[in-house]
Amino acid sequence: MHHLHTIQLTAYRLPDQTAQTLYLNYEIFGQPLHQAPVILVNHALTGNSTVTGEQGWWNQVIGYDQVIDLNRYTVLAFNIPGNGYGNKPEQLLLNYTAFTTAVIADVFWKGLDFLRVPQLYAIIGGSLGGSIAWEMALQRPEAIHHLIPIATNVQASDWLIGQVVVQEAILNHSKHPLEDARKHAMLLYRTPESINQKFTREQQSMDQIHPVEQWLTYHGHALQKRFQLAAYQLMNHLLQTIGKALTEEQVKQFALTTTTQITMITVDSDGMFTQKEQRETYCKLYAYGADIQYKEIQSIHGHDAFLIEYQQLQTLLQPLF
Ligand SMILES: CC(=O)SCCNC(=O)CCNC(=O)[C@H](O)C(C)(C)COP(=O)(O)OP(=O)(O)OC[C@H]1O[C@@H](n2cnc3c(N)ncnc32)[C@H](O)[C@@H]1OP(=O)(O)O
Ligand SMILES: N[C@@H](CCO)C(=O)O
Repeated sequence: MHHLHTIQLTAYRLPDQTAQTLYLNYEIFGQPLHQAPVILVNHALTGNSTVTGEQGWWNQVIGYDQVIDLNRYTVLAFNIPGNGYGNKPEQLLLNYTAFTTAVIADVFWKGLDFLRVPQLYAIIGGSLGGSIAWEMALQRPEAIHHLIPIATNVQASDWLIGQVVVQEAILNHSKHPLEDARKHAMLLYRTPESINQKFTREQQSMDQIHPVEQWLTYHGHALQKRFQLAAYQLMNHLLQTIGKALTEEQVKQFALTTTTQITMITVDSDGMFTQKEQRETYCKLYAYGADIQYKEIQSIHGHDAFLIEYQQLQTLLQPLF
């Protein structure tokens, strides 16, 4: 693990604005803070602040001489408080339903204020991280040069909220909550086409466990080994809070006033944040006058394509960095 720093701060939970102490863990990569433009990278549902290096989950995008070049930028990545990253039990949020993506966005801004970073060259994030990026832009429409939300949206759809409800039921009732929840969720992150082409008929036999079951079990075990139940419950819950209080008027005002250049990156086969809903967000913001572009990763793999289709991602990001 790269060096993990911690900021202690106060968050104001919605809707009653109750104050609560939170620990914001973060890592910094590349150029020292205040000596280069800062890029904030928001991790996805089960990600963390280790974006590059030996354990880095985005090594093909962030690194020395990569598209986000650490020779030129300071890359900062926060852990969503309560994601369990940092191994301090007191940092888990047991009252997780009191939190929303808007509260986490506010906490991230508080962290940036603490670090004296009033302006960001870019915020980039996939899935849940991308939705927190949207919330951050809505909260400070003039503080970000490039906003790059990937495979995400400004508001949770009913479809997504339904998935969250099923995940929660599994977490509350299964004997193997994390493992079973991950098995269910993996199907949402992929597509029938992606799963069906993964395994050959030759791999299957009557007396063996089906390869897709082995694969789901593999991913279930992997999550169970690296995640704590309370942490995953929070992450899952946050998905249904995306854009919870967002009104049409706020979207309009944001589009009219923001100085941010927005580049939405979508996946054509995304079944979690569908391309149709992302396209609607783009059309609305464009119509209201935002400086916004719509880009697309073409993939059979669905939502998780932002963790698979690196070449396409590099090509789409290159002009911005
Ligand atoms: C953006 C962020 O914040 S990161 C978010 C957190 N990180 C993640 O979600 C990553 C978890 N990993 C994954 O979901 C995937 O591995 C991805 C998206 C990185 C890559 O997807 P794919 O290329 O389709 O790989 P796939 O899902 O098949 O996983 C490969 C693994 O499955 C294993 N596997 C494949 N088939 C089987 C099978 N039949 N039985 C058992 N294991 C199998 C492989 O051995 C491989 O293991 P390894 O990763 O330990 O080398
Ligand atoms: N593979 C992603 C899916 C949610 O974006 C994760 O585990 O975070």
